[in-house]
Amino acid sequence: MASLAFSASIGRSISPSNAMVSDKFESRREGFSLGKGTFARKRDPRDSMVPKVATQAPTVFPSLEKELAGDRNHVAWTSVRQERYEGELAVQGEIPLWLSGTYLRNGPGMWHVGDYNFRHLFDGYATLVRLHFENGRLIAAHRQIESEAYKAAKKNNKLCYREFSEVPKPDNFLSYVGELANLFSGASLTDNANTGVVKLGDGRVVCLTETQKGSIVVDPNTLDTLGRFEYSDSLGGLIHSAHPIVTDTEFLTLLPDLFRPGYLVVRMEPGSNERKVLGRVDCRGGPTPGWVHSFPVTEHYVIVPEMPLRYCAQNLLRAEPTPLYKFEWHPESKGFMHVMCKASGKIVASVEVPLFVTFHFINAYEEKDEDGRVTAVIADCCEHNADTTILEKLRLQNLRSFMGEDVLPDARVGRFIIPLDGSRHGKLEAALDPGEHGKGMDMCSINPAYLGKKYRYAYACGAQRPCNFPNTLTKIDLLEKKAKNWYEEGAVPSEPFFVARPGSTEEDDGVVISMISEKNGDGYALLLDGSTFEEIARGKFPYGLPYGLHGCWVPKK
Ligand SMILES: CC1=C[C@H](O/C=C(C)\C=C\C2=C(C)CCCC2(C)C)OC1=O
Ligand SMILES: CC(/C=C/C=O)=C\C=C\O
Ligand SMILES: [Fe+2]
Repeated sequence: MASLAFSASIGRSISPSNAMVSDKFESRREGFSLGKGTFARKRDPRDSMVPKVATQAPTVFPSLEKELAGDRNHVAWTSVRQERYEGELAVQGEIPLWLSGTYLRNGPGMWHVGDYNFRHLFDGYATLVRLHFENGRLIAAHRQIESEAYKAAKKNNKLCYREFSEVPKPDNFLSYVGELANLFSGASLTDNANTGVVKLGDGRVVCLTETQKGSIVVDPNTLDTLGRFEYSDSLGGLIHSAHPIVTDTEFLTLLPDLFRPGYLVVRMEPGSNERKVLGRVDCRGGPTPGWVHSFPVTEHYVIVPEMPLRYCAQNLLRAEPTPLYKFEWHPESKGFMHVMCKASGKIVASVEVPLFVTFHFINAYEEKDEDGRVTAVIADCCEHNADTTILEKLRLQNLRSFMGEDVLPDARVGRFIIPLDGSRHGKLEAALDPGEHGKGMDMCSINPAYLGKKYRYAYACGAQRPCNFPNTLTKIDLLEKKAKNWYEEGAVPSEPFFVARPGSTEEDDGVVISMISEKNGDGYALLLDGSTFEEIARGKFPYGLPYGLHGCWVPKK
């Protein structure tokens, strides 16, 4: 096979100065080199939507033949076709004039290096996408995040850091020994910030992943990588929750302690890089802490989940992935929910709950009696029926080989009821009939004004079966226990993100943004009305983008 090197036959990238947006469109026909031979773009109606953005050719990635092989490979699971793009999208429908600001979405978008194909969805190098809304117009852009891991892969044409499931191959035994030392110091762990993006209270925009070193500051306008976000405290540790709770006044996160199983709950003020400890939770099960991809808060409490899917030191050391990657399922260790008072750092409840598997908490709130005393904490999550196979279903091979079988494991809105009266047990039940959203459920958002408060609506990806991945957008009414679903045949929608209308008083008064990867390789940004859940506008990208994970909203100043 011809060498399909990462850096081979690429064009020059667009420099920020010439990546200016033009409101003029022109038809573009050019040759994209895909490594082996040249791919001359045939005339395509989509060309009319490719704006004149640059005088230089964009860096076009050579894609692996394997990745592109066959028509079956959905664009959602195909590496992004070029390093960067910027241009105005033609809009169908009407973008509300009040929608003024930038939606950023991060996610793994580049799944090969040299002729090596990554295995898992979460391994890909970060692709940051930008949708800028202004005066009813929509300017889109995407760009790779210049992490050390990504730059090293490009430079050396091989994997150089440990990703979610990938481990660089040591050249010899000595380098294997060195590798182990690097693993313990964190030097070999990736900084590929491919999971989410948050706007801190001070305006800095940070891309994140599970490793602390993978906290990278970006410019939300140019998508430039500005540098690593260095935590200036001496708390140490290598990992943190991929989903901190970020508001205008604080940044809260969990630091799992793998040596003395537990979690530090930490808080950072806007304008600071220093995290301060609010308190510590000791695990009640073992041998290690449970995976904390995310966690919820209420007005007065931080909720620390202790999931029986636990970090696994042996699996961290293994070169080949296990079915559960860096984790191990320990049903005998049980599941727990801990409630920490934000003001005092004291644990006010620690209850055993039924076994559970979740990536994403949706929200939590305090339940009060008629005297205003808090009697319980309610915490909702996208719960996979205590079934860990979802991790395996997110292998690229499984995602890419969909032939119409119904293989997506069932999931539900898992509602934890955590009593604060000293009881030893909490409950976990479905908040509504999971059939309402096709028994698929993940990638959620809420109106951020309801963070930690009693709320009614959650937006998420649901399922229209048969499917191998969540393929609908769903608006869940937790009061009426009903869902409204959006579906388009063959489409893979990304996390629906709610943006409230300024001045709104109703919880669902706003829009929901998602990006759709279509069956035919195309893609578009979609706006749904937050209340009716009907389409109000879409803006077509010049080409379909890979699936992305989480986003944030940067309002216009
Ligand atoms: C989900 C999700 C996966 C992705 O994770 C990325 C990495 C690099 C994770 C690495 C690790 C663990 C998942 C467990 C413990 C060790 C370590 C190797 C850091 O990011 C996501 O959000
Ligand atoms: C994409 C995903 C789960 C999908 C399950 O149905 C999880 C992403 C984690 O960040
Ligand atoms: Fe996530």
